Amino acid sequence: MALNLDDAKSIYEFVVTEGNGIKGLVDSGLSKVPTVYVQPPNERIDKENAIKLELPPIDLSKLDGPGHHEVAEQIVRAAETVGFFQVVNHGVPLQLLESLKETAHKFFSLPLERKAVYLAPVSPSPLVKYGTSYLPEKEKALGWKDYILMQYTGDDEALRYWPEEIKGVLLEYVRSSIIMVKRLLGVLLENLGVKPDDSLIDVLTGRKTLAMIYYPTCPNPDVTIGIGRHSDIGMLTVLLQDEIGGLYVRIEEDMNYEKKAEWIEIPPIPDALVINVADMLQVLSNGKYRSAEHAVRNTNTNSRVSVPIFTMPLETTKIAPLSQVIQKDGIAHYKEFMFVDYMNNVYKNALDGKKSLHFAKIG
Ligand SMILES: O=C(O)CCC(=O)C(=O)O
Ligand SMILES: [Fe+2]
Repeated sequence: MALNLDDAKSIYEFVVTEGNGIKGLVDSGLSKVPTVYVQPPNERIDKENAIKLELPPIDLSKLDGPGHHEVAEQIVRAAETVGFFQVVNHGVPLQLLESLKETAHKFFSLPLERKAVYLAPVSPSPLVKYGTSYLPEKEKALGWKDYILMQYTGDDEALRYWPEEIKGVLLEYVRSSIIMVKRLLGVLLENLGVKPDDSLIDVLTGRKTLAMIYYPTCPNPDVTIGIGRHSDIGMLTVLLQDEIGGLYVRIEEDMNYEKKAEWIEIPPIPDALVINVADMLQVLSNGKYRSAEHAVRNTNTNSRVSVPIFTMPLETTKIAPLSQVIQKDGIAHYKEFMFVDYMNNVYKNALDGKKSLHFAKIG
């Protein structure tokens, strides 16, 4: 069927079903945003209503020296307030970060056949999924992004199943990032009065999902969104963003952040990685650490790429506020549940800010 830009069904077929993605649509010579991509006004991010986060990045090399306490405090403070921070001297090779961004651009520029083999209905492996938008069949408007998602279940499986063009750099990225994630979690758990033992941290970060995301330039970015308002579901997310910008975090009243706007933009910092707190860390800490609501829009004339690693508990892990924290707080704000149940509950619905956490809340 030929693509008809005035027909929503034709666009859906071309973009979602055939797997051409938003990349294919933009490349077809789009001059204005089709209606299926126009977000309702309350889902758009008004750039005028956003401020830049001025916090300097946290230098993780100091964790090993006399500056340990100061750095640990910066990490804790960020997790308790905005739920987002940036790190430098993180141990992930800088050359690798450049290769990852380059590789992401190259992957999305591949011919359709190389990408469409990973569409959910036909993917040769449950570990790899290529697609567009977040949940096209459930969303009011489609998101202006394409992605490829990969589960990391071990080096051998990654080498066997992940796409040839990207697996080398991604494997190196997950190996080096996970060391950093474990250190950060150690600091955050210790601050809650929990002895950060390796086996606990291994279970809490046992599931690792990697993605490469592509947000092409948009003829009218004011009405579209790359990824809508959401919080991440796991423990900590590591995010490599490029120099384009467009990652926004919602400011909430109780964030201890001066509310001068609705959104904070997390500015690109060369060589830095963005870290954010996700839902399970909020639950374990009984609400002390915040999984922040965030969203992406690309207003740049160039395409944006990002490469996140979502660390999460193993599926069957029982999650509940840590006893050390409940003892201090005198009350649990979240019930106990199995992580896989939380995950399944989130993945069946379109994104809606922090509503995901309602599943776990008591009262
Ligand atoms: O692309 C980004 O900067 C963020 C992506 C994101 O928030 C997500 O995929 O959960
Ligand atoms: Fe996210």
